Amino acid sequence: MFVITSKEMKELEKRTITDFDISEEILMERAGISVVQAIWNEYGEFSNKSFVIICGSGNNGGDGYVVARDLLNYTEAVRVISVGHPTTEVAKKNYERYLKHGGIVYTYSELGLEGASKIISEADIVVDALFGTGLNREINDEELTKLIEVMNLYSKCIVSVDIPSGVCADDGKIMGCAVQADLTVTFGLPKVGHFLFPGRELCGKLKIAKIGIPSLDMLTCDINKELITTEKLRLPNRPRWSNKGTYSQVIIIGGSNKYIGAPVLSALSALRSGASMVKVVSVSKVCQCAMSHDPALICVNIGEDFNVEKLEDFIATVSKDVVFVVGPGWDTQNSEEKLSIIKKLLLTSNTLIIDADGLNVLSQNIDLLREKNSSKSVILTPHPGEFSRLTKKSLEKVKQNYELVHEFSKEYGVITVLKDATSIVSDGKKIYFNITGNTSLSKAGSGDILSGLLAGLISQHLEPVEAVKTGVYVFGLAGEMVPVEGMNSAFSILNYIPEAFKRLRESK
Ligand SMILES: NC(=O)C1=CN([C@@H]2O[C@H](COP(=O)(O)OP(=O)(O)OC[C@H]3O[C@@H](n4cnc5c(N)ncnc54)[C@H](O)[C@@H]3O)[C@@H](O)[C@H]2O)[C@@H](O)CC1
Ligand SMILES: Nc1ncnc2c1ncn2[C@@H]1O[C@H](COP(=O)(O)OP(=O)(O)O)[C@@H](O)[C@H]1O
Ligand SMILES: [K+]
Repeated sequence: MFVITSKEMKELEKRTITDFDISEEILMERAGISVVQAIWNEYGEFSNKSFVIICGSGNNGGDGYVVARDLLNYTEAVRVISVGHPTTEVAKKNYERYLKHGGIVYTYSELGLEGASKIISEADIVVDALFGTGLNREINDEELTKLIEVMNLYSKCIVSVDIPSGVCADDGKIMGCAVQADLTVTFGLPKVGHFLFPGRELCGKLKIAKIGIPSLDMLTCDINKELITTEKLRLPNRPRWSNKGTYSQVIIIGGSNKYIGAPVLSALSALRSGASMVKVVSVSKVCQCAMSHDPALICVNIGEDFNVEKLEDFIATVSKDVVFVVGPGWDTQNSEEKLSIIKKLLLTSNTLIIDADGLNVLSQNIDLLREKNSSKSVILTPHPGEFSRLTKKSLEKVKQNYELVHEFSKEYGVITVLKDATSIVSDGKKIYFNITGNTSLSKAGSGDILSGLLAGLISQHLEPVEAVKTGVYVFGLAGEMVPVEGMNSAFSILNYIPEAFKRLRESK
């Protein structure tokens, strides 16, 4: 499903109006009606319910007046609190239509905070039509801030029109203060702010209503942002006649005397995801740990520490279709040697996933990425801390920064997965958002499982970007399958990976 910014929404609206002769009025009418329908579907019939609609002065408020007018068809218990007189023609028209239908409007300035609080606390459903995608500056007006606080404090249930007021549609951030909705009904396509935190949480349940905007193909509009959903995901093809040589090997290079388990988690995850042969290249202790967990793993024991010559000899022996993962549990000691190993790996034509300390080592000389073979696929899987080191920008600047993920991937010719509660993937052309998963994944070691999972998929010949999309989605599903959220070790996620694949296959 495509995901858009407020600017892109404006463009789609403009083209719908000019090229398809669907007026702004029709769009607003359908938007308002779709909110009423969504409320009905979610909360049941209206005859025993009371409503208050909080309308701002823009078109979000305009939608609110349509909602109010339509609700009058079902119940008399409808009130509007207007926060500023409508400023756009189409909002004014709907304000007047609502009045003509006998609608009641209180103005916030006359009611004051106390009056507004009373009306809000008495209503069964509060419809938030204060600000939508047109919010373009921080809400710093004291009266408005107080109103939003009162809505959050006293409402029994809040339905936000388009987006919770105060949430920025382009990055999900709170612009001063914001409404916490139970249900959000957005129009046409979801906005980025619906999927990035805190916006994602403030939406409550999200519904996407069709309001008559033609398809992107018809509008000849190119949108480069997508939500990862099951329909378009690819799964590996495992022909009945295949044998272990049909698939590529996965080789995990990582681990240290300090972090023994991480590369083992990666390796086990690759097997659970369908890899047919997984090797662990590491120090003695890691090899012992790997063997004790699964004797089917193949270990290449490099002794007490990593050394570029030894690795170089090993790399020279592997076939071109091997998938490398470098970094889990590697530690950053002896980093010059490790940087040289990364350089050697970048010069091969093999697909390479760089994770964890591999990324921390790489951040000492990110320009190494420019030396890679141009046709080679390199996947980086940083969490925000690692991405901050890679980009030399503050954590605050990189977190959920989908534009930066896009630019970075384009600049270095890599696929980047910025892992977080909403993960962001880019291959430098498109941007994908993944929203599966929960805090069962917020565990030391869970990133190692993801890198192994991605390698497992690539070893079964999925295109790297397809493998990454499927991988992050399935990994999230596996986290959601933990019986009690958060009461688990990352190790236990491994057990849910096959089941998560099964669920994805069945849902397609
Ligand atoms: N774009 C479209 O295709 C459609 C848009 N519709 C509605 O139109 C909305 C967008 O309408 P608008 O662009 O009029 O914008 P909004 O109604 O979201 O808000 C803009 C108004 O709020 C003011 N404002 C912005 N930030 C403020 C702040 N921090 N403090 C105080 N005032 C502030 C602006 O000056 C303006 O008057 C959408 O969210 C949606 O609800 C729908 O009618 C359906 C179609
Ligand atoms: N609240 C959450 N919701 C969804 N996914 C999460 C959440 N917390 C963590 N994750 C996922 O778990 C993984 C954690 O990876 P990472 O931080 O690298 O762990 P580690 O370094 O300990 O192995 C990432 O894929 C991230 O997207
Ligand atoms: K709103």
